Order: sequence, then C-alpha cells, then structure tokens
Amino acid sequence: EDGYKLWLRYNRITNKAVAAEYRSFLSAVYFPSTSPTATVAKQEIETASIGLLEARLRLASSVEQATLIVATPRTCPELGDLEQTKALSKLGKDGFMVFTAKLKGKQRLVVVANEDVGLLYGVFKLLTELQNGVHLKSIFISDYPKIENRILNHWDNLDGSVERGYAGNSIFKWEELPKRIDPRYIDYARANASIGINGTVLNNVNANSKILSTAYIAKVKALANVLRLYGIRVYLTAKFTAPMELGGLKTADPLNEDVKKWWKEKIAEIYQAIPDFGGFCVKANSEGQPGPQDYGRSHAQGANLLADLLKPHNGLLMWRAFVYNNKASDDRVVEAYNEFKPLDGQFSSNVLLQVKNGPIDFQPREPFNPLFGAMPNTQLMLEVQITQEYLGFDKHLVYLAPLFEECLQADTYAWGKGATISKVISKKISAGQQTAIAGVANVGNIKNWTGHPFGQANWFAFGRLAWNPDLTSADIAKEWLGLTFSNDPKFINTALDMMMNSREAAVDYMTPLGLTMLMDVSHYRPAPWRRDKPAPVLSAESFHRADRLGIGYDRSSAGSKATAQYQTPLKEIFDDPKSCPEKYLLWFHHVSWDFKLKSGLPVWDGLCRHYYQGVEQVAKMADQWNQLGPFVDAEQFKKVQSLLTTQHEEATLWRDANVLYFQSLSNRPIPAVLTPPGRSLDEVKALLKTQGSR
Ligand SMILES: CO[C@H]1[C@H](O)[C@@H](O)[C@H](O)O[C@@H]1C(=O)O
Repeated sequence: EDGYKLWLRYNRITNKAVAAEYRSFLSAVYFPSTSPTATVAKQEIETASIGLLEARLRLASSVEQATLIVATPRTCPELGDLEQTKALSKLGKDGFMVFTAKLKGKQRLVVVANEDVGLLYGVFKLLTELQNGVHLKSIFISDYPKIENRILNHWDNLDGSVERGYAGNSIFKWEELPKRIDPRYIDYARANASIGINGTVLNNVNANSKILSTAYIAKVKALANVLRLYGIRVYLTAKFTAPMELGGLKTADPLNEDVKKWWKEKIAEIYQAIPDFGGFCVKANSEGQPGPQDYGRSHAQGANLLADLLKPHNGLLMWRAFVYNNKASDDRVVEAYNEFKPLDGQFSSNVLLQVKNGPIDFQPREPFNPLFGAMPNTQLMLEVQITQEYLGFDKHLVYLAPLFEECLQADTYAWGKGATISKVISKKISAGQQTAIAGVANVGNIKNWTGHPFGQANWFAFGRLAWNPDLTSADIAKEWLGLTFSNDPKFINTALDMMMNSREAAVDYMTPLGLTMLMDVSHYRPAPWRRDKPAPVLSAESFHRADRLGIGYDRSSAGSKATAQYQTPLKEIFDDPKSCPEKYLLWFHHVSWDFKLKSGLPVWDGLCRHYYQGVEQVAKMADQWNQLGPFVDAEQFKKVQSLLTTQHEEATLWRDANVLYFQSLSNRPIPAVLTPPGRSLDEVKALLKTQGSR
C-alpha cells in the first residue's frame, strides 16, 4: 500500500452480506451512452467491480437484462418516465441521481443524469457509497454542484519545479509532451473527477510566457485531450507581457491596438487547438509580476482586455486580487481592498475576481478577506491553498477543511445577515455570469501524490467543498477516512478526532490569538524575530508589533483601519478589543501584556497557554494514532507515526521559539502551571540555524 490510489482503492469488500447485495446489483450493467466520457465512467465501474467484488461486469444490452442502468433519459427513455426523475432537469449538466426503482417489473439500480459528465459524477458517487459499505436497497441520492467551476491551481513551473510544492516535482512532464502521455495524467483526472473538480490551471501564476508559444500549446492540447474525458477543462496563466516576450512588441499596454491584436490571435490559436479551453488566470502587478499598472491602466482595464477577447470563445478570466506593494499603506492587510473596491462594477461579465480567503496570505488563521463583503457588482471567486505553505509543508498533519469551512461559513453581511462567503461565491451577480472556486494544489510526482498521507484529505476536502461549500468538515473527514483507511467506527471516531483538532493545534503552536507571519523566509520554521530591526524593538515591518508593554497589530480605527473594511456589525465588533473574537485579537489590536482575556488571564499567560496547548494536542494526536495500528496498512501506519514524531518535535520548537522570544520582550515569567522550556532563546536559535530552512 503506497497511497498511489488515493481514495479510489476499491479494496475487496469483506462483509459477505454487503458483497452479496452489491453483486446482485452489479451483475449486469446497461450503459447505452457511447461518448468518451461515458466510456471512462463505464471503465471505472469495471475496475471497481473487479476490486470490490472480484467480479467481471457483464454488459447488458437492454433495461430488461440489466441490474444496473447508467444512462440519460435521452439514451434510455424509460428513465425519463420515472416518478423519481421529475426534478432531474433542475440538476443541470453536472447533477445526477442514484436510486433503486421498479423498472419493467424488477428492482434495478439506476444512475441517471442529464449529460454524460453527470453520469461520470453519479458513478463516482455510487462507487464512494459502495466503498463505504452503504446499503443499496433504499438508496436515494440527488445531487448537483453549487459552484460551476471547481478549479485546481498548479503553481507548477515549466522546468518541473513546483512553487510551494512539497511532494516532489510537477506531474506535468513538459519535455515528454505532446508525444508521451504519462498514465499518471489519467489517474490525476480520475481523482479529480471523483470529487467533482472540473478545471485545472496547469502552470504557475508567477507565469512564464513560453506556455503560450505554439510548441507549448501543442503540449497543452495533449493534456487537454486526456483531461476532457473526465470533464476537466484546462486553463493557463497568462503573463501580461507575453505580447512583448513572444510577439516582439514594444509594449503590453492593454489599450494598445497591436497588443489587443496579438492577444486576439493568440487566443484564437489556443481555441483552434483546444475548443473547450477554460481561460486564463492572471497575477498582475503583484510580487514583481507585470500588469496594466505598468502602463498607467487599472486592474479592470487589464482584466477586460483579455476577458473581452475570451468571451466569444466562452472563456473565463480569473484575475487575482492578491496585491500589496507597501506604498499606499504600510499595512499589507488593507491594500487589496483599497486597490479593488473602487473598481467594483468595472469588470466584464466573464471576469471572476479571485480572492484569497484572508487578507494576508494563507496563514494558519486569518479573518476573512473583506473584499467578499464589499464587491456587490463583481463576480467573486474564492482561492484557498491546499498545499501547506504556512502549515508545516508535507511534515505536519493539518486537516484544512475546518479552515476552509471557517471562511466559507463566515458571514460578510454583504447584503445583510446570512451573506456567508459560501453564498457570495455561489451566487451569480447577474445572468450570464459564472461561479468558481480555486484551490492551490498540493499534488506532486512522488508516489502518494501529496507527501503526507493526510495531505490527500486536503485535496479531497477541497473538491467536496467546491461541489458543495456547505458540507461540514467532519462529514468530509469521515467519508475520506472510510475510503482511504477503514470504515470501522472505532477507527473513524479516533481518527476523526485527530483530524478535527489538527488545524487548531497548528494555530496554537504557530500563531495563536490572531498572530500571523511569524515564520522564517521558507515559511516553515519559527522566526518571530525576523522583522525586528535591528534590536528587539517595535518595528514597522513587524507583524506582531510586540514590545516591552504589549503585543498585537493595531488595525482598529485608531490604527491602520482594517476594521473599517468590514460591514456593520462586524466592523464595530472587530474594532473594540472587548468584543473582538479572541482568535483575531492580536490581528486587530495592540494590547498590553496585562489585557484580560475572557478566561480572566492576562494576554501574556493566555498566549503561553495556547502555545503549550498546541504541543499537547500534537502529543495527543500521536497517542491516538498509536491506537490505530490494527486498522491501517503497516507501512502507512509507520509513516504517519514517524511524521507525528517529527511534528511533535517541531511544534515544541515553535512553542519554545515564540514563548522565549516574546518573554524577552515582556520580561514576564512563564505561568507557573506550565513547565518552562528546558532551553534558552539562544539555544533555540542555534538549533534552528543547524536545521536550516527547508
Ligand atoms: C505564487 O506565488 C505565491 C508565493 O509563492 C507565496 O509565498 C504566496 O503565498 O503567494 C504568492 C501568490 O499567491 O501569488
């Protein structure tokens, strides 16, 4: 067991009664659609049947002969007449139903959808249920995605490296394409389709214009031909200066006619090769990337140039809102809002503004990005990070669905109470617009795809939440655990507890109470002192702003005014340290070390307790995992065990680095209930030096 198969293991079903029931329903399948997508769906049932039941599937040529029918009402009109399918048309192109029904005198299992891609999703849903041992007799599932475009973003470079990737190199082998199709592309597509992902941006937002060259378009086409079978559209990042780099033009000014002409022809060339090309994702005027502002034009003018040319081809333009240039304000947190809020309403209808969950950058915890409550006339999409850039890379077990859920369920008050981010991104601001969500992939070419075996859960959870942003992280974890390891309730209960507490543990040992960006340049190890210059005094660059008297960043109306970017009543709640939720206290406020927390403890004591609690939680996770040996394959078990040992050591280092460093400023004793770190700050720093950054 090397983890390659992800959650599509199709292991032999050992419960005899369950296997017998499944065999009776899976003995002969009627699958009249013959499209490429229907064909791969059929193959998937065949593969699953061999794995789960050790049975070869028989193909039936009519409803009468079938125990299982997988069809659209177009290819199998009998299904259209059923009571159950009355509401089918409301489920759209991706929706499906799975149920048993009496057809031509016999109970048969049915997977029905409006389109073949819906059949594919329905088949994967059925196979999920089979893997998790669900009874079929009374099964009734009717489902459709709440968000239309569910997209992975690969920060993969053309040389095979992956920015912020920790699971080996890119799975896309550009030097072999278009000639050789790595079988892994197919398994990648299967995995994505099985969780509803239907788009992928193949290359890094820190873009290389070469991807748009004719030679690379042929490579992209070869990939698109594979991914299309599984309902996945490909997208590319577009470097704003491509007309200069590839086209030899003197400018990339979005209002220049030659620039427009170049993009128009380039886009036509792409659609010639890939008729269902998804569109572009653009990072512009951000972290050194070129953009419209280099020519005195706005983000909207830049986005619309490309969007208007993509529109006749049904392409989307995803324009990222991740900008900060530290000129207008020294608080990075307020910048994206200040940049984009004035542009609300200026974007073309096929533009989606791609907004990260928080206003800084994928930190262990951030309040939601205020743009979600502030752009009523712009179609917004959410970007989350699946790869654990700031959350322990491939070494720490951190289940991210609670982080995604916290953001999705946050109420923005954009149109009054109940305007959760889930609703904001799944609502179309006007007809003809499309909805979308993106996750920065954690996938690489190492055998098990994600490095940490539990990293797979984060990929899975992203897909499930993209399909239905109102699912709970606990339900998703249960489903994933059952598919990946074991659905024995004894296993699930304990493993679920580990997963559900893991994110809060990471927040506690890294950046509790609203602290943020305390990591070193690699974003892996603790370095709360990193931005002090020159001595430990309050520095303008500091994210924690701790000194002798207190700690926290004043973003209230008396400080950088980030609180004012939220709607009422949030702005008032966040603005007052007494009403501000403690998890965001030091994000929005600078408070004295004596500031009383709800527990009655001074903030200094509370801070120390959080750091210790985080480490204890990791120790508990390790204990819990130790009980799970009997349920897990030996190799996987050992791997997770050793990773948890590493995580515990590193969480302790995070704790000691921060507690000792902040103590050097506060000059207070470690609370008596805690055992002081058995080392000095200098020793911790020396140890970190020997370890280097990863
Ligand atoms: C792709 O660049 C990344 C950069 O590596 C990363 O540190 C940060 O998360 O954000 C950037 C972005 O989202 O554009």
